[in-house]
Amino acid sequence: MSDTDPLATLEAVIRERMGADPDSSYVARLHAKGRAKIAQKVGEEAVETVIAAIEGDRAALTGEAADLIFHLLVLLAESGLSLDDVRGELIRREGVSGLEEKAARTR
Ligand SMILES: N=c1c2ncn([C@@H]3O[C@H](COP(=O)(O)OP(=O)(O)OP(=O)(O)O)[C@@H](O)[C@H]3O)c2ncn1[C@@H]1O[C@H](COP(=O)(O)O)[C@@H](O)[C@H]1O
Repeated sequence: MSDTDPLATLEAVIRERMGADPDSSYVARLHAKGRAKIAQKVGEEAVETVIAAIEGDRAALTGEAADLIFHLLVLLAESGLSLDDVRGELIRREGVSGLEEKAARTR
């Protein structure tokens, strides 16, 4: 497996393609349709992911999860947010739950 983070690479490509020609780029076409349409695509991909999981179809789940993550990255970029914002929130929660565990131990 490569050392480069594929999510970070994809995020950078998405940012670049948002300004590309819609005739040659799916991301540019999504960008032209606007945030509400992109959010709707995230919803559709989430439903397809859930269906694949319930059916126990691991190959379909892998593909749908990739579609979901891709469209979520486009939605974040369209909203002026990045993976770093999400990482920051996850790290903040880790800190909060760590503090909660520490508090519970001292009670
Ligand atoms: N990772 C992806 C990726 N995952 C899914 N998709 C597209 O997402 C779409 C989802 O399929 P659907 O049938 O649900 O949607 P659709 O019928 O094509 O479109 P709608 O009319 O429903 O909006 C397909 O067209 C897929 O090609 C992706 N399109 C692009 N990328 C990557 O994004 C980068 C930029 O791509 P371009 O913008 O095309 O240069 C490249 O690195 C690509 O590999």
